Amino acid sequence: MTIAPAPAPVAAAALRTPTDVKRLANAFCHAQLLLTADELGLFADLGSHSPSTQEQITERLGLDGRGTGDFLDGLVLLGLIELTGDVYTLTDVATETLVPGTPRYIGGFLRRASRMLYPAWGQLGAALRTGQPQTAGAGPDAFLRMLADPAQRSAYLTMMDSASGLVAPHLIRAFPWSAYASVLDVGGCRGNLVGRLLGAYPELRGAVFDLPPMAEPFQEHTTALGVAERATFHAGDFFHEDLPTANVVMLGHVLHNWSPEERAALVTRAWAAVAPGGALLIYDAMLPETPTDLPRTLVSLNMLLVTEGGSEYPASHCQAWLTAAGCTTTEVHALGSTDTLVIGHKPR
Ligand SMILES: C[S@@+](CC[C@H](N)C(=O)[O-])C[C@H]1O[C@@H](n2cnc3c(N)ncnc32)[C@H](O)[C@@H]1O
Repeated sequence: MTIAPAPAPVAAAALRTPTDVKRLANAFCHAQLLLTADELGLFADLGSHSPSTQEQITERLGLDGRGTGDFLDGLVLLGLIELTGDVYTLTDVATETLVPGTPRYIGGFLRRASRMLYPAWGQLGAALRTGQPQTAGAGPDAFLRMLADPAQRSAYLTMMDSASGLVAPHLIRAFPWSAYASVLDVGGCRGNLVGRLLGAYPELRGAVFDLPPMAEPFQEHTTALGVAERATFHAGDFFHEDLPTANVVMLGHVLHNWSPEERAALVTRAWAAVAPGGALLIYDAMLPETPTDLPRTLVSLNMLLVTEGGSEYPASHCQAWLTAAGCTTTEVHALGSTDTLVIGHKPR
């Protein structure tokens, strides 16, 4: 077994003075400047009307005008927009990630942070006292209920595309895909990741196993990505129905939604679907063995707040579930800075 090298610590800035602690207490203000600018449509607006004066922005966004100057100054100081003379433009990173329609757009993340996570974090104490999620949609059949509501479904699909779009370039590089004929993405949503893999590997065939309401978005999305002819959708419940066999089976951003017992069961089911000579690829924002990565610790607390039994977990736990399923050879790799990939190889 390969054990992942200890990652460099990713922590908040060192706290030394009372002012540092006060700044930390108000850190939510930084997030709200970004999330509110997105909700108001500022980044989309400046993406197509740049440069603009404060008066032009106030008018186009339908704002009152009171507070707009401070709001824009705050965004300048956060590095999201720039002020030159009396006109505002987007910074490079904002242009790249916050303007709808750009390849690295993360609007789905922002909507989830603003509408779901921000209110839920206000209930962190309740979650810690009760062990219960703090979002309206959590609980049994949470995914099915969310997918039945068109507005929630659309927001969820965009958010998942943001997540898999960030992982895709790393995953494409991290594994020798050309040595394999087929891939099955278990919980693969509307096929964004499979679509990107098929785009990079013209010989590869791909499939997604997901809940029945995902069938239509899958057809639409894989058609839009130009890979529909090599992509198949299998509808079902991955806890109760057998998974179709493939050379490579993936479980990405899936295990963290479930309790440790459910994760072990899913790994066993996914391992059974791997063809001889194939591999099972599992990725999540896995936790380092010692608490050295604040962003991943926060992702794990997100799972406390939005799921019944979920959390992030160390790669060693994932390797143990693979071993229990019958896998004897595992590898651990970093997948960019945000995710860890565990690979289990099946002998021929
Ligand atoms: C967090 S998303 C992961 C999406 C994608 N794999 C990624 O990396 O971004 C979890 C996916 O699991 C699917 N899912 C949840 N419960 C399921 C079940 N019981 N059977 C099949 N799919 C399920 C959801 O519909 C959703 O697409």
